[in-house]
Amino acid sequence: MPETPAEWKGWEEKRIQEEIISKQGISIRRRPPTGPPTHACGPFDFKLQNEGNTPRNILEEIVWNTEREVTEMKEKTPLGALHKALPAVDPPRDFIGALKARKAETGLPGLIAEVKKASPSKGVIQPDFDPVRIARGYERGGAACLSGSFENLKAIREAGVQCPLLCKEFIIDAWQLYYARIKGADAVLLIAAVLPDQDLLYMTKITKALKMAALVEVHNAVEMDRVLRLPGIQMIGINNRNLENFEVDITNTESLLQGVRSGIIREKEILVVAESGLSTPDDIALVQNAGVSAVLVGESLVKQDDPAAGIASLFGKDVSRAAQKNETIFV
Ligand SMILES: O=P(O)(O)OC[C@@H](O)[C@@H](O)c1c[nH]c2ccccc12
Repeated sequence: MPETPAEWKGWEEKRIQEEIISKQGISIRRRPPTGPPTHACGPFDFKLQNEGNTPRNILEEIVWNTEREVTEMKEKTPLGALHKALPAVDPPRDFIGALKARKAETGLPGLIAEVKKASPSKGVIQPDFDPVRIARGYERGGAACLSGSFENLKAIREAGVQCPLLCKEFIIDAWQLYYARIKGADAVLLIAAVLPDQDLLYMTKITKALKMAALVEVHNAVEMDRVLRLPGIQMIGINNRNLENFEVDITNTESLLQGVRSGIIREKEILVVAESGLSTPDDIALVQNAGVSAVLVGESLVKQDDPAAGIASLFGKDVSRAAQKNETIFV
């Protein structure tokens, strides 16, 4: 128990914070991977392996590692340096506009195609990984937008790819939003399972100030209802993958769009994106009928050697811009 007034104050603040987090259904604790201090015990120091310093699930482990990485990155490139670099970066592209435009052209959900070599659940998916080759293939195949990590975004943009880019990193600190923009991001992913309402609000504001779009990701009803209550949300991603155990259920999209929620979404003109586990035209039809305007697809595309052909088999038809042009000529 706390003893001094300062300890009491810290204890009280932590308790309030924990209460907010549990009310919002957030199961991720923000604690550095070093855990609690070591205990002095005779000639040895030891760390207790307990609830406090052992991550309880995969997402928590990722977030703890991210905290450490971000601390290091911030030391190397402080916020002031990012601010200075901002004016030299190409202005952001219209991420939401590109998704809507592709949907209007093809009659199918706009595609955000993910450039990734590996996933936390499956390990390496594409051993012959060349982010620029894959990004060019996606663009040729008809993707509206692309998604990738900090490392890949810059290379993709510098190679002349035109599609708007989503930064798909675990964002836990506003510093990462500036860094994403410097790397050429036009949109960022904000995960409701990691960020309490206050952080979501603050980060969506900064994202807007940087003229980027925010894809706010939810994976259960509690998170969906939290996000629907927040002002200023333009795009929601429904993840079919449970980030605590990585199980995929593509009917999650449909379940979370039932009842009053679809009315609120329509009223607020929120664009909904179905994420994860999609690989066939039937999967696409399922989420489209549930009401989504866009899909975020990684693994099923990236594991194929020809990414453009992968997109055609995902949708069951050629959705490339070239095919679209031909159709208009022949109509
Ligand atoms: O590779 P898939 O099953 O098509 O999924 C893509 C994307 O939805 C997934 O990578 C993703 C979306 N949000 C996340 C958060 C953490 C880890 C992974 C994700």
